[in-house]
Amino acid sequence: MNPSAPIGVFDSGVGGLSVLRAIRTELPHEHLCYIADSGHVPYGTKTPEYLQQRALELTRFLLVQGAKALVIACNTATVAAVANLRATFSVPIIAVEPAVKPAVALTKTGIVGVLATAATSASAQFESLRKRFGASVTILTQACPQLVTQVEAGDLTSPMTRILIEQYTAPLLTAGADTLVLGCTHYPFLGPLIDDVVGPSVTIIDTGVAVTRQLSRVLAAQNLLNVDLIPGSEHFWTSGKMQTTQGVISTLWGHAVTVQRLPQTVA
Ligand SMILES: N[C@@H](CCC(=O)O)C(=O)O
Repeated sequence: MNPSAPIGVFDSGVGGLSVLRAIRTELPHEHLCYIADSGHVPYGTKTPEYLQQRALELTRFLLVQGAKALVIACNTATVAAVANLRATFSVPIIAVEPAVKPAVALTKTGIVGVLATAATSASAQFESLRKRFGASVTILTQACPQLVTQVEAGDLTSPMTRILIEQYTAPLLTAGADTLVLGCTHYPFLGPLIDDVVGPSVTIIDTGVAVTRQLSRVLAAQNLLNVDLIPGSEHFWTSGKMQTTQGVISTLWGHAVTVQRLPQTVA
């Protein structure tokens, strides 16, 4: 595999851009291909079979683009599909999972709140994280489906978004959680607002940087880091509404970008 080939990244929508921006910061020379599967969002309410099928189709498309590695920038797709993808494809596959371990190490009240989709919280993988790292603390989960909708609409700061965050975090804070894990890649875009709502005594943990370090390690171990010194490029595709998604991706990415439609066979 050619080290100057791109890295393929996908999510149910624009949320995985929170991972993509961490990759861009850590690996400035890598070329990146990103799919926002916004035509199929939310993943959080879909069956594992549906998500496995989607993940196969999106991965095949990214491999056709020449991807040398794949990042599943979605916790929900990870729990449903990572094992199947690893069994099917030979490229390195890096995936996100809620950062339960660092949260357990940080909590002082012994109560950790995990914001994640219902599918992620109900998964066997999450149960296994809970068993491995959470034996000495209480781990509470909270699904926040409407926050995914707000981020997909590019609404990161409105009073409505704030009210939703207040409603979703209130039960966790009342129970004494002092550490909140952002277990869905859409939520880091709401990090500043979540921070403002929960206040300075609550620590918020994101996984974007940890995933990027893992990606970096895996690429280095396989001699796949791009050694070209020119800045890496980004290419974006979506299965969602073109104009809306292009606008939201540009806002979240920080400057205007071109987004292409996924071919009909994949969309
Ligand atoms: N990006 C989300 C998926 C949100 C959704 O589509 O429900 C995750 O990391 O789980």
